[in-house]
Amino acid sequence: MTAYLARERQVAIQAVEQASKLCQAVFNRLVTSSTLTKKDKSPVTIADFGAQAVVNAILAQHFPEDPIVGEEDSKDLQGDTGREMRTKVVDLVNSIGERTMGEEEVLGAIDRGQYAGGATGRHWTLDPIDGTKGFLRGEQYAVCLALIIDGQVRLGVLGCPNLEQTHQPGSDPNSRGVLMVAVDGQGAFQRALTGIKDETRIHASSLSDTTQATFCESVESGHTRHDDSGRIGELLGITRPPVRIDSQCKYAALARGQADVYLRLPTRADYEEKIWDHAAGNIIVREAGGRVGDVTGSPLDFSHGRTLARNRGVVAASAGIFDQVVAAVQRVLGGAEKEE
Ligand SMILES: Nc1ncnc2c1ncn2[C@@H]1O[C@H](COP(=O)(O)O)[C@@H](O)[C@H]1OP(=O)(O)O
Ligand SMILES: [Mg+2]
Ligand SMILES: [Mg+2]
Ligand SMILES: [Mg+2]
Repeated sequence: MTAYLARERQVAIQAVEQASKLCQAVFNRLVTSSTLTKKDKSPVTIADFGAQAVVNAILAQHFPEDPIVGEEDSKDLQGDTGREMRTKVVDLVNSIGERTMGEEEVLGAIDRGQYAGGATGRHWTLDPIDGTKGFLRGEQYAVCLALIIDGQVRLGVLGCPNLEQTHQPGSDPNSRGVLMVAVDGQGAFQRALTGIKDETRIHASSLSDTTQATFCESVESGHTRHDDSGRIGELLGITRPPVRIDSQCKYAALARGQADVYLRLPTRADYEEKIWDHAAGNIIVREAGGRVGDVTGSPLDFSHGRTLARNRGVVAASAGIFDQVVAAVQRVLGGAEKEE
């Protein structure tokens, strides 16, 4: 008997591996100290489009009926104004892929990601590069792919090209490149992104004392409220400094017990989190034994289209401290008063 979603798991891993390879190639070729000082974002934009084309083309080949909710679309690659970027993206995709794709095919693959999402049937969700700022700094970023069935995330894969490998006993701490994968009910695993791909099961920490906790949050103060997380940390008696990491690598850190809490506190009343920013990390943390919710502790609801329209912010933590963390978040954000 084949395991639930076995083929989907295998194809999703292949797609994320290929896209991660493309991103690393772009970083090595195009990101220089001069792109950084000039704040030139073009390398990450090219990699973003290229990675979405590669993943969507592989999904289309194996699961032609499945719609995709992808972050990017081909608008900026169209017409005369898009020509230069379009040529670079097509060349890039063809330098990595196993078969040659024409211009139309590359744009068509990117635009398979236009699906509106929703509560019924199955669809994939893709963030071709999550953590674009981390990518440009040479720090953490992730290629994130998940499968949602009837509104529930059932499969997630994270490709983390700059994440330290910790899966082999005695492995070189300088070796980077980790892939994490989880299928509903089957646990969460990590493996090397390239080379020997033996899988090792991962577990969130079993912490029950919040004073011993390490928390992680975004590097960007525009994406989360650093001042409020400091107050929440004080309430929980946390003394260790927060670990700031870009992208869904925060979920990866939690899933393998390197951090115990991930806080994403809304900076603006009108910001709706995108499903591709959380779906893969969500199932990986849950299958590793952790818990994920919004600032009220309610589970994230992936059935409302392209955004998490019914949720505000994200709180993820080891199961033993999740309720205490949510209570502290509520005290600091004022939710407790509103409920009285
Ligand atoms: N105001 C915001 N609040 C929360 N997340 C945001 C906000 N603006 C952008 N993002 C998203 O945060 C993600 C990066 O998160 P992190 O800071 O944890 O690395 C990106 O996917 C980015 O979306 P986008 O890709 O549209 O720029
Ligand atoms: Mg993102
Ligand atoms: Mg992105
Ligand atoms: Mg983006």
